[in-house]
Amino acid sequence: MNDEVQNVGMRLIPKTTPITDDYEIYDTVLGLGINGKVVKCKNKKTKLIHALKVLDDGTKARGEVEIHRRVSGHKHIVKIIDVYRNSSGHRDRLYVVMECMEGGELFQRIQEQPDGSFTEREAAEIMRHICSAVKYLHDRCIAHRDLKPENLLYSSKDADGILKLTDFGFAKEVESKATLQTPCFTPYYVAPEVLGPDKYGKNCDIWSLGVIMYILLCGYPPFFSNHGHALSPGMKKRIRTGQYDFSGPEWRNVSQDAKDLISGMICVDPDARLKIDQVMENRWIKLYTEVPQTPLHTGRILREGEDVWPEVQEEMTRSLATMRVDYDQVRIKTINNSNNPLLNKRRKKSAASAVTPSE
Ligand SMILES: Nc1ncnc2c1ncn2[C@@H]1O[C@H](COP(=O)(O)OP(=O)(O)OP(=O)(O)O)[C@@H](O)[C@H]1O
Repeated sequence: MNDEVQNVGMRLIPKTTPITDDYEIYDTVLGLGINGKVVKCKNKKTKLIHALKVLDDGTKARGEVEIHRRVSGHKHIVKIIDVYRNSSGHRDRLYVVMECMEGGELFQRIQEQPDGSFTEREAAEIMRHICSAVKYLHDRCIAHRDLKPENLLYSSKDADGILKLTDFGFAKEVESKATLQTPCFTPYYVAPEVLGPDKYGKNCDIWSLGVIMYILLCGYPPFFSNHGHALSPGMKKRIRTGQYDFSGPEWRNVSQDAKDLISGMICVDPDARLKIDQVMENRWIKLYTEVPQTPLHTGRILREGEDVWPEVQEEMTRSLATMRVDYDQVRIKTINNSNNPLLNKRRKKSAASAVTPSE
């Protein structure tokens, strides 16, 4: 257990003493996100440098931090070191102290490698690390739902820097076998959009893994143009209909195993998409040390497309947002249409009370 965070059972109890008693907070911005900035801070006792994410306290922020803390023991997930709740102005804020990921983003590192030095085998090793983090989450019925390049960071710039997953802002507890199969566990007394089993949250992560693997192998994304037309009108359709290919010259020497695995992950039908256990068992991932050491064009193509990379990132962010909404709607519809006797009884009851004039 992380003894620097006070916890009772699964619940997170943030420290309420001023964070500035223990940490010196710097202005150095490590990154910007929709929820604010991440800055550097230093533990006054240990003198170690950490990253600090500040969130407005509330149900959403608590959910994010609680899920992140629960899984932060995994080697490929960014570690939470301390959590404080302090007031700032009129607001209560959560101050999340994390290990500092000094090595920067995944694709930034690949882009900086000399031409020809990044191989298919290295790509397979990277995918194995990311997949192992995702398996850890899925095994605990957690879907990340925001798996994208800027949330994959290296612990240091050194060769032994470890790649880790962060940002649990959209992470969600999803279906467990118990909630799906045993009617008495299904919480019919709350709105389905609040607690209904989310069948597709995990599939969303697999789609992301496929997109990340595609970029790792060629340096551009499967559905977006890297020639300044990242927002082209046909793109959404291409994503929906799964129109992408491996036709460029950079794909010529990439193994068929790699292409088959991508196809299983970016598959349009979420029900037919591979599950994380199947991905982990796939030989390109499982036997990654035997993957051919074919030099890839990724670094060069990423450098050439540097100008449009922010658009590519925005587009992936938008695609994930659309997918989360689409999948949530499917889930609500499925529950509304379901023919469960318990649920029907409740429906009849609420319909009756809706037409009964108030006394
Ligand atoms: N532990 C860390 N160490 C170093 N930099 C970090 C760390 N955590 C986050 N960052 C940087 O800050 C950025 C924003 O962080 P994060 O993604 O957690 O915030 P967010 O507001 O939820 O962002 P998003 O807009 O991606 O949802 C990251 O993309 C990264 O560049």
